[in-house]
Amino acid sequence: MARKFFVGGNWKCNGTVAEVNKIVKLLNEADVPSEDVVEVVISPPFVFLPQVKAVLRSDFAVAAQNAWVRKGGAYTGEISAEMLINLEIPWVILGHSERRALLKESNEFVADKVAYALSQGLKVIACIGETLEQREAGETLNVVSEQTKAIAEKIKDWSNVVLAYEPVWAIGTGKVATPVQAQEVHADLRSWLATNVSSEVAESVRIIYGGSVNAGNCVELAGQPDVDGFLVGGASLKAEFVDIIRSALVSKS
Ligand SMILES: O=C(CO)COP(=O)(O)O
Repeated sequence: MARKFFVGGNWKCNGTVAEVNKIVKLLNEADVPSEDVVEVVISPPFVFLPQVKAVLRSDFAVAAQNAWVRKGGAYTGEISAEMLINLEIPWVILGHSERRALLKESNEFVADKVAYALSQGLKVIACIGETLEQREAGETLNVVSEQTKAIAEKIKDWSNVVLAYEPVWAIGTGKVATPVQAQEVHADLRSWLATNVSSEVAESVRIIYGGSVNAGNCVELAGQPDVDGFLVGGASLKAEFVDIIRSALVSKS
């Protein structure tokens, strides 16, 4: 079965009540391909999740940007997977490079979070990606396969996982990976999954690209055979996010 195109909008730590209402209005009025063609998931900061969920069109879903690594309790400032489930938030982004770098989330910690979130019934957008230094040292495949391996060692069922390849050097920099660079890593990841998990998982897991995706570069990227969608930061706060959703209609080369 073909992998359904997936477009995530990661709002990161941005927004006010008024701004959130404005973006949601824009999304609600947008003419986009049907749910059969594209899965759209919007990820506002925690505090806006109920607000967005209450008014967002029903063919788009919402995601949290993080969740605690285990059952909730005495963890001041954290949000648990159970709370997200209780609020009927279906998705969570885990392992974003900003958290890996700034909050020192290790491969193992991210993998534990992925496993726990899945065990509670959440669907997970698991982020991986290399730094510029690692790419220049020829370490890209090593880095992304180690990040994926940590997850693979802790989960059995990949059906609720989307893998987001986000090269750190492309995030928020305007330096998008070329379609060739993105395709190369996505294909390598798929063959890593085929060898180390199973050919079924390799075929079915969506591998999406993130890092300076915009209306101008999404079409060419979407045309790559192993690019199954996007995780969009900056441009997900703007009207061009709608154009990025529409790139789901691009035919694969
Ligand atoms: O980190 C990202 C999405 O999670 C990408 O961010 P930008 O699209 O702003 O580069």
